[in-house]
Amino acid sequence: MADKIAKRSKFVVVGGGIAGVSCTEQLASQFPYEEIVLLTASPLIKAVTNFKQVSKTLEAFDVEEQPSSIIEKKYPNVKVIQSVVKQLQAKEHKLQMENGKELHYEKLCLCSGGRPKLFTHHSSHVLGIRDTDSAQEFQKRLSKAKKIVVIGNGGIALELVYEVEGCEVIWVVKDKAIGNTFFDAGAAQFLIPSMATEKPERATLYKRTRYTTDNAAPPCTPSAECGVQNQDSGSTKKLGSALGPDWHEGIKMKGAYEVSRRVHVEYQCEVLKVYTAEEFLNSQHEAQQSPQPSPDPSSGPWPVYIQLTNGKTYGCDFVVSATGVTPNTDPFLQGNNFAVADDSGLKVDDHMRTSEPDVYAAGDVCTACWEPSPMWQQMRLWTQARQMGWFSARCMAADLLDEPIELDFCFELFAHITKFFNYKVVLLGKFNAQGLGQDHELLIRCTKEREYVKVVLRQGRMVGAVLIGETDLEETFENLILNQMDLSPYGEELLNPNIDIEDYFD
Ligand SMILES: Cc1cc2nc3c(=O)[nH]c(=O)nc-3n(C[C@H](O)[C@H](O)[C@H](O)COP(=O)(O)OP(=O)(O)OC[C@H]3O[C@@H](n4cnc5c(N)ncnc54)[C@H](O)[C@@H]3O)c2cc1C
Ligand SMILES: NC(=O)C1=CN([C@@H]2O[C@H](COP(=O)(O)OP(=O)(O)OC[C@H]3O[C@@H](n4cnc5c(N)ncnc54)[C@H](OP(=O)(O)O)[C@@H]3O)[C@@H](O)[C@H]2O)C=CC1
Repeated sequence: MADKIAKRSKFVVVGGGIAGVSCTEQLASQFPYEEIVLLTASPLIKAVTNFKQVSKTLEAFDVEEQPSSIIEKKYPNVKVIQSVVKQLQAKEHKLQMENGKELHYEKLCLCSGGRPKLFTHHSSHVLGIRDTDSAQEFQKRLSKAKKIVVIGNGGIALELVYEVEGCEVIWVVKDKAIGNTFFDAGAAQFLIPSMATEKPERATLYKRTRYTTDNAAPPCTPSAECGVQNQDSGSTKKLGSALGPDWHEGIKMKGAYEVSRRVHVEYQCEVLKVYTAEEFLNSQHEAQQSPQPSPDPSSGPWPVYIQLTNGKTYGCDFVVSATGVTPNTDPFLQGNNFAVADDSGLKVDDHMRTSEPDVYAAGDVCTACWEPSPMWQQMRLWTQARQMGWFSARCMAADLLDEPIELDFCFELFAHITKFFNYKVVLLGKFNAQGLGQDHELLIRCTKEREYVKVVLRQGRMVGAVLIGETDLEETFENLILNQMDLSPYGEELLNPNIDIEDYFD
């Protein structure tokens, strides 16, 4: 019964992903004499390590899965409780946990992340990839697969079509070009040949310590429903943190075929219908009475068939829905009065405050609803999860101490470094001319298999850039975007490969 008695904490953070851990660490160092409670459903937490400020706004770091004891050792005032939050009662400043306990807070930060936004929730042959368990389920199914279909045109799809081997991949994209979330048709053209070439051998496996859920907690039993996240149902059961940078290096991405990569892209179409093998055979039978577009003629029967809006049908072993993220708000936030954005994220202002008093939010669960800088936009990425987590802690502290706080400089310019198809990719500002309409011009420089450089200019000033390959231009371009220098006198010379642009603008 004693356990039932509610405990009171000044600061409580929900979520052991990058946002929640960054928030907790910042609070812990700012308030060394207060207990900071980190509540998380996952047995391992995600920590940022080897943080490096590459330039004013570009940052690079590793993401390491750690047992909670590591953060508790580093910050003795941090207490990690592994339990799912069942219900928030914001009016009472109270959380109810699955372990039966209750916790009162003065200030709360919600960092409950997201889960795959699947295009359908009605097929066990359609999976999403989010956390260690879902990645392992993907690997298990892939090891027996000869053909898979990947739906979506963002980060996960780009990684999968490049990494998967020994399996035929049908890649279904809504757009005219691949990788629409990250770049334009020109960059896609530059990258496409990489899909047909062999991947370079990886020299080393891991530089970092790896922990599995098995060394942090008892193995999942079937009744605990560990495993693939094939539902978007708001279940509180499968709530791991999002995967880290080299997640695909940790698992073997190999199918059952003795072929290397074979990717076929279906452009400008979506999924019309998902059939089981039985449904498909029935539809074929009916089709004999009223002729329909012919199915994929390759060998079958397959466990699942996908009919596309372009009339084609493909049979495959399973389908990956790499179709974005839904913020984790259900069901534990129901019954409160949260303002929610169109993408289902909790709306936060420039102090990371939600619409409920004393409740802040950061990372994938939130939607930035302040007036953004003209060069920044939210994308659900770990850089932003770290920045938001850290900044929300500073805002909680400032509000508690009644001190003013300005929106941090990191929200001035969108900056992302990543790797696609084994190329370094840097995205700056309005890299895809987002929101600029016709009011922009592009300068492009491309050297096959080496680099692709695109600059977005508005009224002669740089507002965005895509840099693929080892261009070494990121710092100079970042400065040019931040200082909004008039570049019209330079015209196309700006990308002249014979001019050392760094010296030019020093
Ligand atoms: C496969 C994959 C590859 C990616 N690659 C990249 C990349 O290369 N670069 C990049 O920048 N970003 C990448 N991302 C995105 C990035 O991982 C996320 O944006 C980021 O990790 C989000 O962090 P978060 O802390 O907001 O959420 P999460 O990491 O999802 O953490 C949420 C936490 O909340 C907990 N939780 C949820 N609900 C509850 C509850 N009711 N009670 C208690 N705890 C709860 C969960 O257990 C979890 O610990 C990738 C994502 C995926 C899935
Ligand atoms: N290297 C990196 O930076 C990586 C980042 N990530 C991040 O992880 C998260 C999850 O990745 P991912 O799932 O790829 O999400 P993304 O948001 O990157 O991409 C989702 C893609 O799916 C498309 N889509 C959405 N709904 C449908 C549908 N019903 N049918 C067909 N296509 C659809 C979207 O198109 P539209 O935009 O037109 O809706 C978009 O192209 C994202 O936040 C992503 O940024 C993941 C891997 C690598």
